[in-house]
Amino acid sequence: MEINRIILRQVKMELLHPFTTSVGTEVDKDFIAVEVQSKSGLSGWGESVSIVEPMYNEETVQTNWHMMNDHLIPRLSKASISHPDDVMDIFKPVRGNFNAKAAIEGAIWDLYAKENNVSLSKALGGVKKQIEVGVSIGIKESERQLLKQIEDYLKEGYKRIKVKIMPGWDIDILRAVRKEFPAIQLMADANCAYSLNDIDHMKQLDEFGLTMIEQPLAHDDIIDHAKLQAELETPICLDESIHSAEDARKAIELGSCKVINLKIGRVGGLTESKKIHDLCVQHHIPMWCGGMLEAGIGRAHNIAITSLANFTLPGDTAPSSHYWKQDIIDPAVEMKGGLITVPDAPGIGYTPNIARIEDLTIFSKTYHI
Ligand SMILES: O=C(O)CCC(=O)c1ccccc1C(=O)O
Ligand SMILES: [Mg+2]
Repeated sequence: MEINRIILRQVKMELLHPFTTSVGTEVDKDFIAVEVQSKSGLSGWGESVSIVEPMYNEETVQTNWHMMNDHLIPRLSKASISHPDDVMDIFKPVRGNFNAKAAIEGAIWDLYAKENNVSLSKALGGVKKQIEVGVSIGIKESERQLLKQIEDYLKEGYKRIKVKIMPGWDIDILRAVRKEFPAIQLMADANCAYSLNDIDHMKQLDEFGLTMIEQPLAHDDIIDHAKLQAELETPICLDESIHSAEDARKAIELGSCKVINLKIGRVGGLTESKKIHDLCVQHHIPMWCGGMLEAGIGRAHNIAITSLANFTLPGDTAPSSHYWKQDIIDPAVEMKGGLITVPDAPGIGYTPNIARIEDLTIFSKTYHI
């Protein structure tokens, strides 16, 4: 692969609806769209997923810029890449900053797939032609508002409902949801809001037949999750705690989780995502693709990785219209009957809308490497 140009564009988009979790409220997305070009004249695209405040992990769009500009692109310009798997080795000396790494690595995977005239899904070893879609619902102002939202989403066809919980918005809310919707595929995401001191409180979760409780404890823990899982019937799913295949191996070995939420940005890219997928196959751990309120480029990457066989649970991969008045790709991601069709066009399978992206770009920089 002969990459000769990289364009970073900082893009700001307003979410259709603010999204509240136990760590804060997202009103808009501020991210870096990465375009890598090669001498073939083709472009590959990636998207950084850091949220505005460093409350999910340590990254923000500012740290993304700094890492890409001062540490990652300089390394790329000195390296030769024959396959996208080479990128994580080139970035390895740089600690952490997985969102920044994944955005560049994802663009290179997209370019690689396009240069080989295959879909990104196929390049990754994907097997599914359609993926099941779940939806993540933020913390609402009232129980009534949440129940109405769930009713509307079920009518739209979503296969799974995920509700955000935190102390004070948890047991009573889940009890009300389960009373109203006794048979739906229901899960909860705590975003690290609890500790082992809450173990008796959390045991009540077993009353609701949840498919999983996502990340109940600290973002950097697997030990206490193993202790909690030993006390809960409800499967624990890890999100924030899993940054690599090594983290996944340790968590599985300790019994810290029975499900893994895979986020390409959290683990540094698609190559590591595939490693985690293959490890989970080996240990019979089901997976699903989490979301970070991505715009269309990031969403396209999520759809591609979700086409791999072990993504057996619906992910947070709602269509473009769930998040944006107008997305930055053509066509927008659409859902029919709770399913999204995996594109078979080369690369991510959606065309970045350059005019729309430029309209939303607040700063850009081009690198000739
Ligand atoms: O993209 C989506 O629809 C879900 C997004 C989501 O739940 C989320 C958004 C911001 C930070 C953390 C999380 C999470 O899954 O934990
Ligand atoms: Mg989560």
